[in-house]
This record gives sequence, C-alpha cells and structure tokens, in this order.
Amino acid sequence: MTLTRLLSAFVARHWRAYASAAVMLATIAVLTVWIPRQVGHLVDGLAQGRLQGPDLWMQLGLLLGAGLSIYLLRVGWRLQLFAAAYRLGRELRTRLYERMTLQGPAFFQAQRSGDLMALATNDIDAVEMAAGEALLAAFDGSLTLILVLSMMTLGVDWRLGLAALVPFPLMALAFWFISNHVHLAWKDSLARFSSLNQHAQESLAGVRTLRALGLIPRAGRQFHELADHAGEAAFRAQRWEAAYEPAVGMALTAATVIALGLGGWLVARQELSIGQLTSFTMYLGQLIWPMFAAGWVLSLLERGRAAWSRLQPVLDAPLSLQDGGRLALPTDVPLHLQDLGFSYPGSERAALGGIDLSLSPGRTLGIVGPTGAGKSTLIKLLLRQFEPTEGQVLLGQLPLVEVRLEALRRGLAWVPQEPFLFSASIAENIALARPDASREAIEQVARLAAVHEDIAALPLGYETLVGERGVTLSGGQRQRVAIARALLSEAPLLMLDDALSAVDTGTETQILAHLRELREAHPERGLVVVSHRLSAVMEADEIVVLKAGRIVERGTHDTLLAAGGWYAAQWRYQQLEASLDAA
Ligand SMILES: Nc1ncnc2c1ncn2[C@@H]1O[C@H](COP(=O)(O)OP(=O)(O)OP(=O)(O)O)[C@@H](O)[C@H]1O
Repeated sequence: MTLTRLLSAFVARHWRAYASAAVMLATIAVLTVWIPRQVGHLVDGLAQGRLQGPDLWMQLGLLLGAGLSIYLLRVGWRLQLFAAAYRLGRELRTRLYERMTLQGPAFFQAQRSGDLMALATNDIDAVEMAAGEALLAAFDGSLTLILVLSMMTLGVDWRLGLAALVPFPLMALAFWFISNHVHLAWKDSLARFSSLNQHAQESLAGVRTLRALGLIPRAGRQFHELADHAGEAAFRAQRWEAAYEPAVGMALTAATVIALGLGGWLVARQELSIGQLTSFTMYLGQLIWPMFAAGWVLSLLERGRAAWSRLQPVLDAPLSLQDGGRLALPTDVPLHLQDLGFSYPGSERAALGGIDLSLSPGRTLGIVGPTGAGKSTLIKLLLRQFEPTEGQVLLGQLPLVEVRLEALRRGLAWVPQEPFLFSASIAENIALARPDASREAIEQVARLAAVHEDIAALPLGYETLVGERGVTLSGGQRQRVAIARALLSEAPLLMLDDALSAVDTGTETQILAHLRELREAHPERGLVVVSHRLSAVMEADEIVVLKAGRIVERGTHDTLLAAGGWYAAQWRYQQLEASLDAA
C-alpha cells in the first residue's frame, strides 16, 4: 500500500471530519479573496468622495467581521483536522504494537529495538503530519490559488493576470527539483535518527557494563558522532526546504514588477482604476500562502512517504509464528518429543537433533549438559517461540501446533534464568497472570518459592516497587519472585530454565521440596528443570544429558552415576566444589 492509498482510505473513513474542515477552509478562502475586492471598492469610493458617514463605517465593519470570521474558522478547522490526524497516529501505533506482540523471537532477532521505537514515535508522527496538515494545506492552498487567480484575471484584468503569472512555471520547476532532494534527505534523516535511538537504548540498558569496562567515554563519543550525523541529515533536509522560500520570493517579486509596470501603464491609459491596481497587488500578496503551502505540503508529504516506506515493511511483515491452532491446551496429557530437530534461522549448524523424550503428568524431567548444548533451545521449542525444523512435539496424540498459541502460553509456565520484573509492586509482579489473585494466594506462592521472608523484610513488603524505578532485588530474589509468579498461574506444565542458578543450594532444596509437594497435590501437573547444577535435577524421574544438541545420556540420578559418563564426572566435580566452598 502506498502512502496515497493509506491516506485516501483514512480520509474516506473519516470523511465527516475532513468535509467539515474543508467547508470551513473554503469559507475562509472566499472571505480572503473578498477582502482585497472590498478594499479596492473602499479606495475608489474614498478617492471619488462617494463614501462617507454611516456607509463608510458599514464597509469598515464588514471588513472587520470578515477578519474575525476568518480567525474563528481557522481555529475550527484546525481542531477538526488534528483530531482526525491524531486518530491515524493512534491507529498506526496500535497496529504496530499489536503486530510486534504477535511476532516471535525470529522477528526481533532481525530487527533493532531502537529502530522499532523510532518507527513508533518519529515515523508515525511524520505520517500523521501528512494526514493532517499536509492534506488540508494542499486543499486550502489549491482553493486559495484558484480563487485568487480567478479574481486577478476575471475580477480585475485578464491581461494583467496573465502577464503576472509568467514567472510561476519556472518556480514550479524549481519546486520539483527541490522536492526530490527533500525526499532523499528526509529518508536519510529518519534512518539516522533510528541509529541514534538504537545507540541510546543499548547504552542505557547496558550502562553498568559500559561503566564497569570504562567504556563510557567511548560510548559518549559514538553517541556524539551519531547525534552529529542525525543533526547534519536533518539540517540537509531543512537546507533543501529553505530553498523553497527564495524560489517563491523571486517569482513573486518578478510578478509584482510586471504587475506594477503593466498596471501603471493601464492606469495611465485609464483602462484600470487605482483601486483595481491596489486590489491586484493585494491579490499578488495573497499568492504567497498557496506558494508556501505548496512547498510545505511537498515537504510534509515527502517526509510522510519516507516514513511510510520504513514503517510499512514492519507492519506487513509476515508473522514469524503462525497461530493455526484451534484447541485449548489439555491439562493432564503426556508430552512427547519425537525425533525433534532444530536449526536457528540463518545458522548452518543444527542446535538440536534426534531428540526423543516423554514427560508424563505428575513427573519431573531434568535436562542438563554443558553450555551451548541446546537446553534453552529445547524449552523455546516447547514454548513455540520457534518451530522445530524436524520432528514434532505431541501432547497426548495432539501436535502442539493444533493448540491455540494463547492457550499454549497460558498452559505453560516458564521461568527463565534472568526473569523480567516490571516497574510495579512485588505483589503486582507476582500476580501478573492473575491480576485478581488475593493477597493470601500471592503470599502462599511466595512461601512456596521461598521468597516470602525476603519480601516481608522490605520496608513496604509486598507493596515495594521493583523494576527500573524501584528497589533492586538480588538475582536470586528475582528468580524466586518469578517462580512465585509461575506457580500462581497454576499452569499444568512448569519449566524452570536454569531458574535456580542464583539461589543457594539450601534454598534450592527447599523450593524443589515445595514443588514436589505441589505436584503430589496436583498429579496432573508436570515439571521440566533445566540446570547447570545437578543437585537441581537429582530427584527428577528422568534426567537427560544434552551435548551439541543430542541426547548423550539418560536415566535417573543413580543409573547415570553408575554409567560413569559426563553426568557422573560432573557430579563428582560439583560435589568437590561444594565441599571446598563449605570449608
Ligand atoms: N537466537 C539464536 N540464534 C542463533 N543461534 C543460537 C541462538 N540461541 C542459541 N543459539 C545457538 O544454539 C546452540 C544452543 O544454545 P542454547 O542456548 O540452547 O544452549 P544451552 O544449553 O541452553 O546453553 P547455556 O547452558 O549456556 O544456557 C548454541 O550453539 C547457541 O550458540
């Protein structure tokens, strides 16, 4: 869809607002061209001594009334129009936001978040301006131009009108040339603003790392450079825009010279009155607005077009994950992974291959292995963040793709190693999936996640604000708050993706014991524990060891120890490490 089609569809949908703004503008234009004509009559009347007393006051009153009406109508059309244009901005922002929330990680891997933020702010503003000011200025400018030209040629003198228009085609040529450059300059400027945004966003998110590595001055220099480039690009666009004004000025000066020369000659030959020449020169002055409007409209449309060409591909990008599912998630069926394989988009190497696994309700599956083995990737496939490239995941007999994504996401509670806490109270963060949960329910899951005492020790307890503007919780506390959040969701399958890594072994044992009790109370629920620390999986019903994306060992803790492979060696190493720590 082009910008023209987007704007036409929008105008068609909001035609009432545009029509009433257009009526007001048309009235303004008529009043505006009526004024010079009235002034001409007034001048001739005064020069000939016909106009005196109440008549004179009446004529002056009419002029004043016209000026006042123009003022009120201008306020009216602006209010109508901007309300409509804001609606377009809101629609586009909502569409972009909704589209982004439907996209999977593959989409975000290909997009820079600074770019997406720039699209949601700067670029949508540019499209909004095109729908608002540009459209109406185009209408107003064209209408004024037609009326003024008609008054000049038909209302005053057609010879004078035609002669005064001679310089304008040259100006149109200059406009065309300038607008091409303006388009390119704005496109470049918007792209540079995106890079600047990206840099600011990354630097703020990673400010601690930059500070710790002493990289603040370097990041500052880079920011300075990007800000310079963005500023230069915007200035280049403005420089081209600035060329409109001299082009208009030159055309108008030439037209005025012609009008005064020819007009003076016609007055001398008594073919034109002084009042008519006065009206004519006032009309010439009124041509300034349509000329400027043309330059301004072109610039706004070019900017809108540049922004739309960046925005549209993101709005129309196919969803990286299609939701073809129709069914709700069953609450207690076994999970089967059949010959599952996966390669990340653009990656030659398979991250997972030949994975066969099952998890029955009420049981625990442990997944361990060296770093980069594919543990988190397996969880991402279960969450359908990515689609397997081989094999499939079955729930009972049902392929995972048959389940509605939204039902799936509610049915699987996932706690990552570094959970995200929102800028809200701890209670709100825990109750994310169930905002109506009672305080008792929230405290109960916090006790199960062994974080209740930590929360109670905070000055405002459960009402303590966390996240960017609140207190900073330790890594272990954040993980436990996230576990409490997952437990409150009461999802049939809980997946801990190294979610106990920052918790000490004593607390880990306590949490795992609580989870076991919970599963005994709810035998339909299952648990998947991914961990580097083997103590977190030692009680699992089955443990699989992944290496380079393949299952290399499987069994219970005891059988794996007896097998004497990676698991046994790693267990001995971790036991030794723990005893050294304790010593
Ligand atoms: N988004 C991604 N794009 C491309 N490759 C990826 C992506 N995420 C992970 N990989 C690669 O896939 C492989 C498996 O990674 P994964 O994160 O699943 O390992 P892991 O066992 O969870 O590691 P760790 O224990 O360090 O968390 C690694 O080789 C990794 O480099």
